Amino acid sequence: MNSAPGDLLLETRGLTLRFGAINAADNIDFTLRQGEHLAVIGANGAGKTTFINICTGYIKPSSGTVLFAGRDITLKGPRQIARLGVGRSFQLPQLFLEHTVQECLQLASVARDRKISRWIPLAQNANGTAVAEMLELVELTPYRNEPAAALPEGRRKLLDVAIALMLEPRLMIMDEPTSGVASEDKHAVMRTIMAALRQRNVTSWFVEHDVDIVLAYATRVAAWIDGRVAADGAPEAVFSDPAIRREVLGER
Ligand SMILES: Nc1ncnc2c1ncn2[C@@H]1O[C@H](COP(=O)(O)OP(=O)(O)OP(=O)(O)O)[C@@H](O)[C@H]1O
Repeated sequence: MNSAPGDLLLETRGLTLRFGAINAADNIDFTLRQGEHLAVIGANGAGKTTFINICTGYIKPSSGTVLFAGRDITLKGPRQIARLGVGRSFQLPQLFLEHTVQECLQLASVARDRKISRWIPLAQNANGTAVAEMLELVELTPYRNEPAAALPEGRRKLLDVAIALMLEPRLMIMDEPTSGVASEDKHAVMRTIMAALRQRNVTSWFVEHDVDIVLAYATRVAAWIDGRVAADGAPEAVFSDPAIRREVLGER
C-alpha cells in the first residue's frame, strides 16, 4: 500500500466504553499520522491501556469506530488487526519464556508466514535472514542462544518489540516500554527501539510515565485524563500547560 509521511494512519471517532460508573473511554476522537512518534501520558486509571485494548481488538467499545489506514477495524479481533499492520508490545512482555531469543523470533517468523508445522524443525521453516537481521536491529545477536526467561527486563522489552516487528507492522503500539527497566538502562532500551522503528519506517505510539523519555523520543504528546484526551500537541507545549502539570504530573 502506498503511503507517505503525514498520511492519516489511525483514527477513532466517538470511541466510548464505560465500566459501571467509570468512563474508561469518553467519546474519543483521535488521529495518528504516518511518521509520528506519539507518547501517551496520564495518571493511573486514566484509560490509556483501555484505549490501546480497543484499538488492537482486545476489547470492544460500546460505541464509536476505529479506522486503520482507512479501514474500519472496530469489530476485528487482535490477530486480524495485527495482520493488517498494527503491532503491539505489552507492559509485561509476552514472550515464549522457555525458548531462546532466536527461537522466539523464529516462531514469530513462521507465524507470519503461516508455516507453523509439527513436523518440520522451526529453524528450517523460519526465515533465517529475517531473524538474523532482527537480532542485529534490536542488538540481541549476542543473546540469541539465551532462554528468554534469563534476559534482564530491558532486553525482554527489546525482544517483545522485535517479535511484533517480525510481522512488519506499519504502526507499533507499546504499553510502557521502559517500565520495570533499571533507570540507568531506560534510555539505551528506548534508543534501540526507536532506531529500529525509524529504520523500518514504523509509526509509533507509546505509553510512558517518565517525562525525560517522552521529551527525548516523542514527536507528539497526548495527555489522558478520565478517559478523555485532555491535551494533544508538541511535547514542550503539552508539558508547559499548568493543568496537565497538575493533573498528570501531580505538581501542586
Ligand atoms: N476490565 C475492566 N473492568 C472494570 N474496570 C476496568 C477494566 N479495565 C479497566 N478498568 C477501569 O477503567 C479505568 C481505566 O483503566 P486503564 O487500565 O485503561 O487505565 P490506564 O491509564 O492504562 O492506567 P495505568 O497507568 O495504571 O495502566 C480504570 O478506572 C480501571 O480501573
